[in-house]
Amino acid sequence: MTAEVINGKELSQSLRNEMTEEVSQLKEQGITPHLTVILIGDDPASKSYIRGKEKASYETGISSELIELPSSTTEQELLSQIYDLNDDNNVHGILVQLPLPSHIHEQHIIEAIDPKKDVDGFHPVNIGRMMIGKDTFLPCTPHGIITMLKSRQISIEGKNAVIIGRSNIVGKPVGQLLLNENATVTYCHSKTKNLVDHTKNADILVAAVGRPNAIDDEFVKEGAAVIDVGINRLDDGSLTGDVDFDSVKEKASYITPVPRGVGPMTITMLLKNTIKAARGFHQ
Ligand SMILES: Nc1nc(=O)c2c([nH]1)NC[C@@H]1CN(c3ccc(C(=O)N[C@@H](CCC(=O)O)C(=O)O)cc3)C=[N+]21
Repeated sequence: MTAEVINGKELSQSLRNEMTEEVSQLKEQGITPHLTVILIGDDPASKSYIRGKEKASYETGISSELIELPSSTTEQELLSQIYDLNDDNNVHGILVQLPLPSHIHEQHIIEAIDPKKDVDGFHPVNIGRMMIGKDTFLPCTPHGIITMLKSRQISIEGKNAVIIGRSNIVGKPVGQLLLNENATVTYCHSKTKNLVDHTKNADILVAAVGRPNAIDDEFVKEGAAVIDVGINRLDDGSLTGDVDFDSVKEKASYITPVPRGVGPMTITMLLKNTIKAARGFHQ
């Protein structure tokens, strides 16, 4: 079998076209969705991601603003910046680029953002709402993954979904969203014994391992849908995923590439959340 490639860049383009229409309707009502991004320090990978997000916002008609702070910024200074943005009625979405310097507690920052403006969907209130299946800001990468599966009518109900990785921003929430769609979910991680015994059962396999090409066809069930969440920058500057694409492509029924897979979908879901915030759904 040769897998069908789900191109996240193309899917993003068509979703962004629809969102551009939605944004122009909001503007007619006098609302311009506005996203504020805070970047601490000058990590090149973060800057590249932020450029992608700014370009996508611009193309969709969303206004975005970047606040760049030095890596010496204290937690208190960052918190006051967030409180100001929480109080600013023109700001609909706030995103603090992660990871943060080690002297700032990530969780303090995430919890300081008004849940109504938490377009990353990382605030415990929004994570709780997601867990009980209430309408809320869904975390962008997991939401992008579900959207990719649905774009090909890949059925989730009753399927075995296996997640490799248990981070708060990808592994845990993508498992929760798959559970909300009635999948049978297994979480694997660094302490999992006999990883392959689990992954071989997966109808839907989500790889968020953090190691280039770690998952080859030996881990994959014939006909599975394989989602690659890895973003690994190699020494030659190229970008590669956690899945050995050429090997897995011959066995899976669907596969997402890197680049042009989950990454662009993450940005698209961020735009979607910003529009949702501007609509003020979160009364
Ligand atoms: N608060 C916060 N929210 C995030 O959502 C967040 C974050 N912090 N910190 C960093 C990670 C990483 N991330 C990416 C999003 C898009 C691409 C993306 O579009 N990648 C392109 C390639 C871009 C390139 O070539 O550099 C692709 O895969 O095709 C990559 C990485 C969001 N993150």
